[in-house]
Amino acid sequence: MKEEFNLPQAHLIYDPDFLEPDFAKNLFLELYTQTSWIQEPIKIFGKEMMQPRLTHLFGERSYSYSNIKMNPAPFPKSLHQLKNKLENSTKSTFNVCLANLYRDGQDSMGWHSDDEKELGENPVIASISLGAERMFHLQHKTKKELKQKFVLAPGSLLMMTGETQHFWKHQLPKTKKKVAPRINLTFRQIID
Ligand SMILES: O=C(O)CCC(=O)C(=O)O
Ligand SMILES: [Fe+2]
Repeated sequence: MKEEFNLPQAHLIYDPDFLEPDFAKNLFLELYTQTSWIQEPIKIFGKEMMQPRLTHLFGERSYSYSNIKMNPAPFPKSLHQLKNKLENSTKSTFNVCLANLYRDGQDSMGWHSDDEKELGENPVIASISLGAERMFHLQHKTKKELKQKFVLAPGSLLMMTGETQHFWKHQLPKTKKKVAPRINLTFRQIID
């Protein structure tokens, strides 16, 4: 069942059953084993550290965020298929897919908004989850008491659209639980 979260100044749609379970499992295995995952350095409060996850960029454009410029590899057949399915069901177009691999509960992504200039004014972010379940947190940037937490299940699609990135930030927190690897795919449209 699709769920719409009723949050002010956000537009979020969560579909837990977007992908067939077998397709999701196979795609996880393919990407897990056949992607040249890399760990990028990031600067946090002026200190150079490694990102607590592995990443890879697929698509037609390079993409820059947090002082990292990622150069893409072409979409493999499976991701091309998934991109077509997403474009048909969301009526949007996407030219890159940022893949994140969270190896265990210590891998994470800190609070941020996907608000890079090259994503345009109100980006459509289509986020697919594969592998282990993880929690996802959202918080309003100024009304900090406004928060939302939910599980991202394997095979699910989370759409973040409209003005969401202006007013909200999100994170994929670490967990002390013993969790298997998770892959997240965020499809985005880079505008020249
Ligand atoms: O792993 C996730 O679900 C979140 C990824 C994310 O926020 C991003 O890539 O910008
Ligand atoms: Fe994000």
